[in-house]
Amino acid sequence: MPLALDKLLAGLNIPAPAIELCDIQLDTRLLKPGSLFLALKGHAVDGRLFMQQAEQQGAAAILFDNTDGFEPPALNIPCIAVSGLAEKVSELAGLFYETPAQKLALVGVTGTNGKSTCTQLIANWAELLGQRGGVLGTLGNGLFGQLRATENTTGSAISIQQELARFVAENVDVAAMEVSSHGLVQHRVSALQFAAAVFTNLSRDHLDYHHTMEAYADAKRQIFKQATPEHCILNADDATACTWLKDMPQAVIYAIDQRLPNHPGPFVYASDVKYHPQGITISIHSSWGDGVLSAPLLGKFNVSNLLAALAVMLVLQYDFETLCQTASRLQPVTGRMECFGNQDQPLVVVDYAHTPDGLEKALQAARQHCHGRLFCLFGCGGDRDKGKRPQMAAIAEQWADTLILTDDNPRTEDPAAIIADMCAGLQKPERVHIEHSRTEALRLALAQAVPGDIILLAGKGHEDYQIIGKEKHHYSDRETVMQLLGVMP
Ligand SMILES: CC(=O)N[C@H]1[C@@H](OP(=O)(O)OP(=O)(O)OC[C@H]2O[C@@H](n3ccc(=O)[nH]c3=O)[C@H](O)[C@@H]2O)O[C@H](CO)[C@@H](O)[C@@H]1O[C@H](C)C(=O)N[C@@H](C)C(=O)N[C@H](CCC(=O)O)C(=O)O
Ligand SMILES: Nc1ncnc2c1ncn2[C@@H]1O[C@H](COP(=O)(O)OP(=O)(O)OP(=O)(O)O)[C@@H](O)[C@H]1O
Ligand SMILES: N[C@H](CCC[C@H](N)C(=O)O)C(=O)O
Ligand SMILES: [Mg+2]
Repeated sequence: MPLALDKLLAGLNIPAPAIELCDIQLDTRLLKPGSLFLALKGHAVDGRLFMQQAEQQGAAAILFDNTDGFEPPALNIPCIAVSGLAEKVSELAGLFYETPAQKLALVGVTGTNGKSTCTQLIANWAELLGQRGGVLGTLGNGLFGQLRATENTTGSAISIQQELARFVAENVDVAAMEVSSHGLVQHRVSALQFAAAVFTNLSRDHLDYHHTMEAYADAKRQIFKQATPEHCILNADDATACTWLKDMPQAVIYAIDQRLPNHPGPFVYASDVKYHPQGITISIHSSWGDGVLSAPLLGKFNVSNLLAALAVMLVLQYDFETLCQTASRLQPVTGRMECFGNQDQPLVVVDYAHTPDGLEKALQAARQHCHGRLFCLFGCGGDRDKGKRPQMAAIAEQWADTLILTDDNPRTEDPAAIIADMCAGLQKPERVHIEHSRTEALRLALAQAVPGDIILLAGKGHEDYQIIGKEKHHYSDRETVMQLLGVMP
């Protein structure tokens, strides 16, 4: 770096003048003098309408998409038409940043649920094995444990290459990235050479964008088709994955309590799963060997996430025995079934479940580990879907022994009215405790709970605020739990 325009476009067989470029940008709001501006038609606005503005801001040159016959304005800097430009941004940015994906082991994880968890587990495991692990995803981008917040789960085609180049400079060995369905259909990862690509599962989500489940599934499947990954890893417990596997005999599969005798490719199977208060213990039967591993994670869905991460580490050629031994030192993901408390205390679990389905899964997961009473403490957000309030209360009443309703970002609504909406879903409203302050609600639960009990604190996860009216007040379930228990996570 810096790379001249002619060299950059030579890769696409497009002749261009030798102009030095300081960077590449999709957005005039990020443009610097000397940038190459890529003008694309977007979902909300047509980026080609900003070409004049880009020139005024000092852009060195512009590439614009002319697939639809767009006529550019007359400008005094080079403006080069590129058909299908959106599909080429990943490749162009890759060339500009010297194909960073090839200088580390890049792992892409897609699926409706489990992306953040799997990517964090992969980077965490790499660190435990003395390597450097990086993460790109919902909780941020950066070295494991040092994430910088991001707007999207999957960044733009340019920012991904830029982040990967940063990882290369930081000597990252394994970069685990969440790949959203939006990212796939918008070609944000199209030129990335994945060492391994994982599909976790498919369930209803994002239909506002994809319209049908078929289109949503096709979007996810692109991860295996765009730039063919070296290793494809699929969850054989997922019905959609099973339909794809018929055409993917070489794929690595993982599954819990079932075997797919007709699949010829490598496998990682879990059996004899034990759910105990500190986590899970699993027997592994795999193409790389058999063994037992324990991890401080809760719930069946985390067994699945752990298998996905294990399969990734195995295809990256990390040693099976060492992986089994180090699993016990993996960390739960911030605010996702995250456990607090020592053996003389009740276990407090902080989770981000904030939908009826999510809450039910989290309660089921907690129940699998609970030898005593299960407490559930949660609220519903104000100025958000009111229909879920009675449903979530009904689910919590069904699964928990003791239910405490509290506030969760009431925003501009009356907190008492939100709780009244929730109570409408209860069979026995007289049995529920209502305590608007989350801190006091947790104090109430802790006063009743004994070691062996589990208190599930749902809805806020990693959030560090409580929104009251239009104001954000600092509040964190994680900090409150640690303070009241007097422990570290
Ligand atoms: C609807 C959608 O997905 N939009 C994404 C898309 O933007 P776009 O290209 O359509 O942008 P646009 O706003 O129409 O603008 C068109 C062009 O004009 C440019 N522009 C615009 C304004 C200006 O002043 N100057 C300028 O140059 C823009 O940079 C853009 O190149 O491409 C951008 C770059 O990659 C994304 O940041 C942007 O994500 C928006 C912010 C978004 O909210 N996306 C969500 C739906 C999303 O992607 N979610 C997924 C999944 C999350 C999950 O699983 O829950 C994610 O990966 O985050
Ligand atoms: N493999 C899984 N299957 C089903 N549910 C899961 C799985 N893993 C996690 N979950 C549930 O989904 C929630 C979100 O998990 P996670 O953040 O790992 O998913 P994600 O795919 O990154 O989601 P997002 O779309 O928000 O990026 C967790 O709080 C948990 O309750
Ligand atoms: N980020 C999502 C989920 C937040 C969950 C819960 N904490 C709430 O505020 O409803 C939202 O704002 O809808
Ligand atoms: Mg995520």
